[in-house]
Amino acid sequence: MPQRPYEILPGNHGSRIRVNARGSAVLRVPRLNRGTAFTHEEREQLGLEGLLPERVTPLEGQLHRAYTRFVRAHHPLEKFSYLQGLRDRNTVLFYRLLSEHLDEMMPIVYTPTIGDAIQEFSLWYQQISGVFCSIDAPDRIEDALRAFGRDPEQVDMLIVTDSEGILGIGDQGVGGIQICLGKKSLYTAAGGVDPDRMIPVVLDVGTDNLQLLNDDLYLGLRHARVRGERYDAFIRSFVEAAQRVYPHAMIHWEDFGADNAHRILTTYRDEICTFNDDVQGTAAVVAAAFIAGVRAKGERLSDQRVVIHGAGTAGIGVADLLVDLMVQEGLTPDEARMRFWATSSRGLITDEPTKRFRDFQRPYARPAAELAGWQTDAPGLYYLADVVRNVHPTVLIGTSGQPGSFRESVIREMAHHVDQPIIMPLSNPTILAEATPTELLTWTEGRALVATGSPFAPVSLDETTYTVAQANNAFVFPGIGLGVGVCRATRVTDPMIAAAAQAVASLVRITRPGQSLLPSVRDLRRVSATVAIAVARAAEADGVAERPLTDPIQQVFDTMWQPVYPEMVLDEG
Ligand SMILES: NC(=O)C1=CN([C@@H]2O[C@H](COP(=O)(O)OP(=O)(O)OC[C@H]3O[C@@H](n4cnc5c(N)ncnc54)[C@H](O)[C@@H]3O)[C@@H](O)[C@H]2O)C=CC1
Ligand SMILES: CC(=O)C(=O)O
Ligand SMILES: [Mg+2]
Repeated sequence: MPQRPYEILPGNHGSRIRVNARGSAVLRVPRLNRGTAFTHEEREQLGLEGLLPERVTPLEGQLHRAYTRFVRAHHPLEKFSYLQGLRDRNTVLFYRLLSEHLDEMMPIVYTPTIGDAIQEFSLWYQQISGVFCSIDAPDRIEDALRAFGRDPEQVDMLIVTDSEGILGIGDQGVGGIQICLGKKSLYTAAGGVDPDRMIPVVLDVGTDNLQLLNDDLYLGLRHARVRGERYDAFIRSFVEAAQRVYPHAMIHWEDFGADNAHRILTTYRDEICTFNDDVQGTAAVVAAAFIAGVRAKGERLSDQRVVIHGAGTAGIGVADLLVDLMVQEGLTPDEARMRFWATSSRGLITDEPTKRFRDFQRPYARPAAELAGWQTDAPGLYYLADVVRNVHPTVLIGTSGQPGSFRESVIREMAHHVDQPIIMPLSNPTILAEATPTELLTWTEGRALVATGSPFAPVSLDETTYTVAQANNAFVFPGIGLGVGVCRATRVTDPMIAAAAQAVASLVRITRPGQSLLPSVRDLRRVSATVAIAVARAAEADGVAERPLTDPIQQVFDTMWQPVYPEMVLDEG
């Protein structure tokens, strides 16, 4: 194997690096490159003289220049493209910039702009640092993972999508790899996971997106999505290859279609270290907002009546965790599930024999007998308005990808029966939100406790300013990944996910109207560290931690990679 251009040396925060490359090769390796920040002495040692402008700019000056360049780009996709280029040129500068301006830049590297970047993937394609696996060549998976060229001991995570359910914009084919890069950026900027320890992967199984199939520029496999046994065998081949090449890596599944997401999680969760962000990550952040909101109202979790509008990957994941929390308060699982009403595109999930629902939705089927006395617009059909009218929910969660579906009449009806309704339109990107915070607060005279999936500006109404919580799994997955890496967990268990939720909720105190149900994005590094400690402790308590937790706070802090130029150790060559 050829010598790698660098090696990360043992030590905390990734603060020492052995440099094996020389000359212009150094400038082409983002982890080594520090551009104009190389001092004259370093330039001499590394053979860079004459390859850079004369004036040395330390990191602070580079940050100023990079931020100015970012601000001057007008269109969000232009900003995205600038940041992507920076990430591929200079790892430290990119992550330092992103960490220092996370609230301003997260909407660019993540939802909503990433949705546009994914849709434009083939047109804007330059180069992607990730792994592309094709269902038409399953025997090449292992080679592709090895070709990425990482030390097997030093990879903590594979971030994997098959792109069937990207955010709420559906099947995006090979372009879905961008969501893995977006998640990776947040793992590092928010969670301090060393960027070298993660690999983005797209599993290209074809696409059912006819626009992509008919686009000459499309870069993925040009056939319909493969399903069934061949798909499952491909996933099995991927998991086995991943285990062989990177035996300690957690597999993070992102944006699979609902059936595959739930089936893959159920198949592998007791076999390998695996985490589905849309099911488990979303559940944890929503549970945190739910706990904070119910606590602010002075009520019990188990007294809530919860409507989940959009019983798919995310919606059912949320329901499952909220059920567990209610069980912890003393309900039986059956009693807890009876506090939930879930809708799909076919309306309320019921046990009526004439209606067909998916396996993972069945636990939430409402008994047909309950519906006999319901008032509905059309007999036998139960949509969101009917559910709200008959159930009087205290909590309404939107994971439907249906913009505007929290209509004014529905929200007014809900608020008519509940003093402080908790309402979470979680669909991403922004244009798919079930309602905007301004609408929800206006229709409820400021009484609603609101959290959204994508970022929204604060809302001013009748002398009060309402800070809108961003209930996005970005509040938990970076900390979960960090915690799993710190204690080298061999599984991600339900108590670890519940611990993540409780950790986020513990950082929220609502003492006056308008306060957010979740911490601020600006606080994400602290949130992630808190989540990581809780997750590692839960892993140890559950017996799945391989590394002892002697001092979890210190261990988490030491593991967090810091975006500063490391000490360089030069080899003799
Ligand atoms: N805020 C966050 O952290 C997260 C937000 N999401 C968002 O949630 C949305 C859904 O994502 P997934 O669960 O992955 O998709 P999914 O496709 O698995 O689930 C969507 C569900 O909505 C249902 N649905 C569609 N039309 C409906 C209608 N008119 N009425 C009621 N239900 C309807 C579908 O039947 C399906 O069950 C997306 O917009 C996604 O961005 C997903 C994960 C995390
Ligand atoms: C946030 C996220 O994971 C989603 O919208 O799919
Ligand atoms: Mg997702």
